Amino acid sequence: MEIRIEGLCKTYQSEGRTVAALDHVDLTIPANEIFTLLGPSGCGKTTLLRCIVGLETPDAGEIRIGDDIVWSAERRIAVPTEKRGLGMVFQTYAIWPHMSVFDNIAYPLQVRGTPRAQIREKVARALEFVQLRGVERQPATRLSGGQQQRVALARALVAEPRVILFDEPLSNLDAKLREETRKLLRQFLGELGITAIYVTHDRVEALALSHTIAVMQSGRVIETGTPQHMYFDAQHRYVADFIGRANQFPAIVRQRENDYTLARCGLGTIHCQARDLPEGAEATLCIRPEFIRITRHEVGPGFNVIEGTIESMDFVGEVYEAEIRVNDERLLARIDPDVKATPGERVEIRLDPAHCLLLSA
Ligand SMILES: Nc1ncnc2c1ncn2[C@@H]1O[C@H](COP(=O)(O)OP(=O)(O)OP(=O)(O)O)[C@@H](O)[C@H]1O
Repeated sequence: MEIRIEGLCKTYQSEGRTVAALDHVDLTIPANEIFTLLGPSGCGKTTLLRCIVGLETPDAGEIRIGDDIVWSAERRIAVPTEKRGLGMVFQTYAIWPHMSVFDNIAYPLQVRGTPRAQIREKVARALEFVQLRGVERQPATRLSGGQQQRVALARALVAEPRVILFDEPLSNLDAKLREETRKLLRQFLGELGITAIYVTHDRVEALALSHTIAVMQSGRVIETGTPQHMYFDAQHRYVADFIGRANQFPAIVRQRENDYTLARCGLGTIHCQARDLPEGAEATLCIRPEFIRITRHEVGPGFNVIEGTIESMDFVGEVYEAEIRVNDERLLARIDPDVKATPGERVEIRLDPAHCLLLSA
């Protein structure tokens, strides 16, 4: 089910100030995708989710779910939450401690007055789906955090919603469980083929889970795209920075040269991925640490081969994180452990031109 949001605004009054939690948000959430709202605390993710669900009343704009307008300021439409056909999974599992796993999952069906035989069948299917068969008679609180979150997912699923919404559902789990549950969730949602809107401030979660990511800042959607687009080809400095670690330098755009756009910055004149920016424009050169390589003079003269001094090398597991000084700038690089380099050493490095991005300043 596609969701379309147009011109959505929501302000709050807080301590005498007006806060624009949503500032003219336009968004199309494609059917049957995992669509993630990503951004720092306070950027408006939860407010947007709550407006879609109907727990919050926007000031202006329109929300459509499939062909139905569920909220419109202009047309004075406000479909109540329970009629929007949505399921929700929250950060706190919101399961009832005094009920068994079965009763927790069955609850939305019981409320609707679904016949008991049908409830048993549907709950059994949901339990199977979230891989929790065999624990249905246990008190829900006896399960681990990850299992409790799967109970919450099963409860959302039995109601057969048109869209399922997640608000930071994994943030209470420890790192290992978070990763496992994330993988299961992706698998479940992929098999279900349901539209899912997922709110997180965790970029790794967003990259690993989503078909599409929308990055938000101060109540606005800054950029939308696939995880690969957002990581490798973001158009906005803010997005490139938020979605992963990036070296960023102020730069002035120079001429085009074959397949590249040249830019002058503190590192020198750098060949960058071609961008349609006028010569002389101010821009930001952005390069991720994994696209910087110590070459040891093996490549000969080529694009973007520059010299620098290693300032520090920190072993962080699979790679070293090196800080390299080039002129007055510092570059963060991820270096293979088999490349031997020591602090103080003068080295030759190459910046992969295909991954030198010029972002408009
Ligand atoms: N009920 C409220 N009253 C006043 N201000 C609010 C209210 N709800 C949200 N806000 C403000 O609106 C802005 C957006 O909040 P929102 O909770 O949507 O952000 P978020 O991106 O979900 O943040 P978090 O990740 O911390 O939940 C913030 O500045 C917040 O302080």
